[in-house]
Amino acid sequence: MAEKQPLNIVKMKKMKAEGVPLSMLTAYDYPSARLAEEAGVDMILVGDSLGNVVLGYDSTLPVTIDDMVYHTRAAARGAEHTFIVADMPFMTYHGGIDESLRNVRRLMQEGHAHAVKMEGGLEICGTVSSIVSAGVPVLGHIGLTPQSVNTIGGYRVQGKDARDAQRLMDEAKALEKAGAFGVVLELVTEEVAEAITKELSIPTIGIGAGRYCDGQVLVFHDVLRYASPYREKRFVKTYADVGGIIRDALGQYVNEVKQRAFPEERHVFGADEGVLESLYGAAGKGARS
Ligand SMILES: Nc1nc(=O)c2c([nH]1)NC[C@@H]1CN(c3ccc(C(=O)N[C@@H](CCC(=O)O)C(=O)O)cc3)CN21
Ligand SMILES: CC(C)C(=O)C(=O)O
Ligand SMILES: [Mg+2]
Repeated sequence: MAEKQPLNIVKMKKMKAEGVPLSMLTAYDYPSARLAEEAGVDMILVGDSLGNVVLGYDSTLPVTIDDMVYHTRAAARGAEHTFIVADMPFMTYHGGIDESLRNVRRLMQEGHAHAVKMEGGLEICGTVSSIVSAGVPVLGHIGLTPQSVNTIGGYRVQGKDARDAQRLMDEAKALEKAGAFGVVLELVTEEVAEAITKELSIPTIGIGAGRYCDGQVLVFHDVLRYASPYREKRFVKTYADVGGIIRDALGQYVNEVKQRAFPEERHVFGADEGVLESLYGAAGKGARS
């Protein structure tokens, strides 16, 4: 029997044309990717947000290409039938085409990704075309681009005024022209995200970009309230308090160990009869009774 094939970029474009929404979720390792696949997500993003939610940094800037390769490969093992996009981390696609392609190759060949994502507008379009020419699908990412937090001056909503709206529209069109198969719109006003979505023939995938994008993406740990520092943000919806469930369960374990309530008889392994006698000999008989 034929195994279920991952989604591909041709089908995604068709889904946009037919008005079928695309669901994307981040995942960073075997269990999260496996659960995302079992839940039926269309695409998994191994985001550099792993810097925040998995590695405990306060931004995505410290994340390295080695971190991304390691986590992408783990996620790929958990979701063999799902289209996997890996984020290109900070400063790994700005040192020329050769260096960019070297890093893309690692995410594809060592990480087993199906595509890569890159933050930026007009300035990365040359790099995007080179990567697409090498046979690698590229997902664009504009709006709030967290790798540029220090030049943006904070995590701020983009596309409020006419000038900014035009800039975002120009960037989106340029990325489509450069060969991107889709564009993530992060923290973009709903009106501007809708206009971009209508203008492009490739899908837009929104995060904090309103109701009219072709797809939506959220961070795994935010959706599950799983020790995430972003869980209270306006654009996030929390579907379960998994963090609370884990904390309670771990607390019960600690208590039961302290109370000697765990392990119980059903958790232990017994030896053959007479083992104690042979261990302690006649002199030791009853030593442990
Ligand atoms: N856990 C997590 N979830 C994410 O969605 C996420 C990450 N990490 N790390 C990388 C980027 C950074 N992101 C961010 C970071 C901060 C805001 C934020 O402070 N938003 C404000 C709006 C600010 C404004 O009004 O201009 C908010 O209250 O939602 C939003 C997205 C989204 N990404
Ligand atoms: C927030 C999404 C789009 C992302 O880039 C990430 O998770 O790193
Ligand atoms: Mg990212």
